[in-house]
Amino acid sequence: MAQSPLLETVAGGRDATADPAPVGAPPVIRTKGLTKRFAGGQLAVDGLDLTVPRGSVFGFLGPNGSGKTTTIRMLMGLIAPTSGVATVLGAPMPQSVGSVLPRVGALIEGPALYGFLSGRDNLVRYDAADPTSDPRTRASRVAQALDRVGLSAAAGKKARAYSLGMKQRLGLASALLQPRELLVLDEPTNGLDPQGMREIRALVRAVAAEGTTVFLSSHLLDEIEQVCTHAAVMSKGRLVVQGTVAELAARAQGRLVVRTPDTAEAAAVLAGHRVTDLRIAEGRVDGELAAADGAPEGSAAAGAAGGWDEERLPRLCAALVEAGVRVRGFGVERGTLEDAFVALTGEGFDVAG
Ligand SMILES: Nc1ncnc2c1ncn2[C@@H]1O[C@H](COP(=O)(O)OP(=O)(O)OP(=O)(O)O)[C@@H](O)[C@H]1O
Repeated sequence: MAQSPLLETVAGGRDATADPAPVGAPPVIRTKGLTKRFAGGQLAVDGLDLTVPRGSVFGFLGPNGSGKTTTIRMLMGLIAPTSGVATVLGAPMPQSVGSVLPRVGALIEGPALYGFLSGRDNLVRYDAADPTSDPRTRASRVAQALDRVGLSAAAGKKARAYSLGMKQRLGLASALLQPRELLVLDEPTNGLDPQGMREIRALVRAVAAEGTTVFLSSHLLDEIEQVCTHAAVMSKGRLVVQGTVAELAARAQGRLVVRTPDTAEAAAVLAGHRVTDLRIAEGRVDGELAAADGAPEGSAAAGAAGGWDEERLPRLCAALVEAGVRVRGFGVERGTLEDAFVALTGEGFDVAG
């Protein structure tokens, strides 16, 4: 994916599989100074300026307690902000809940399901409670939504017999009973096994490919990288950064890892080749490929994301071998969310739970 400028406000980072939104299309979500202080004095969201481009799959990333759910609840008009403004689909929230929410599919804090009803009957009941839905098309829309999430075969089963992944998919089906301009999902893969996660992600991609903007919260960088075009990172109620995922990922990747019994020698060689932030552990040295070694300043090589070009890794490996380091493993390890977060904030990322 091409690099795009940080803090961009129009859909520029969308991948080639979907139509880009028109440049300059008004954002689907915009907040200015959005703040929530709870009655107990807890400042959950602090001066948030968020811009979600139309057509994006927007990842809202941050550790537990960073204010993601509180933000989503304000966006959906479930709670009022203490100060600041939020507009969703061009209208102020919470003042416009009546006109905005019918255009939004939302899955917040897990689906509310009746265990004694079948999956199908849960959707029928949910749809019947929506004053904007057409009862004449209900049965076909329910069937379509079940098909969409792969639950047609299990539609007659009681929801309490569903696995967590099936419940989550049923929740998504409820958000997809009508065409939506915006889908808001709070930690949609939380608690799912890898297969369940893959299914939800595939569904998110499919919905996005049809032109629905998707806003999803997560504490998993992997997830954001796999499905999102844009992301914002939250920490302690504040926005740390927002932009395209390509930009965010570039900050998180690029740690060189060398596995060797000769750690001190390896570290010395790497230090001589401008590998920085070296960390030595048992049988392993890793470091930041922050600046290209010997590449002229401003050259393509020096400017490559993460500071390394294609030739740099073979060069580093050869230098290690020439210095007599017994190289047992050599490569660039993808950064974790923690690396990204630490790089962005200088703080640790405490993912509880
Ligand atoms: N109703 C409430 N009253 C008081 N404090 C609250 C309330 N809801 C949330 N908080 C606090 O606000 C902060 C942000 O919580 P929030 O749930 O928005 O974070 P989050 O990023 O969604 O985390 P999680 O992934 O755990 O839901 C936390 O410190 C939380 O304890």
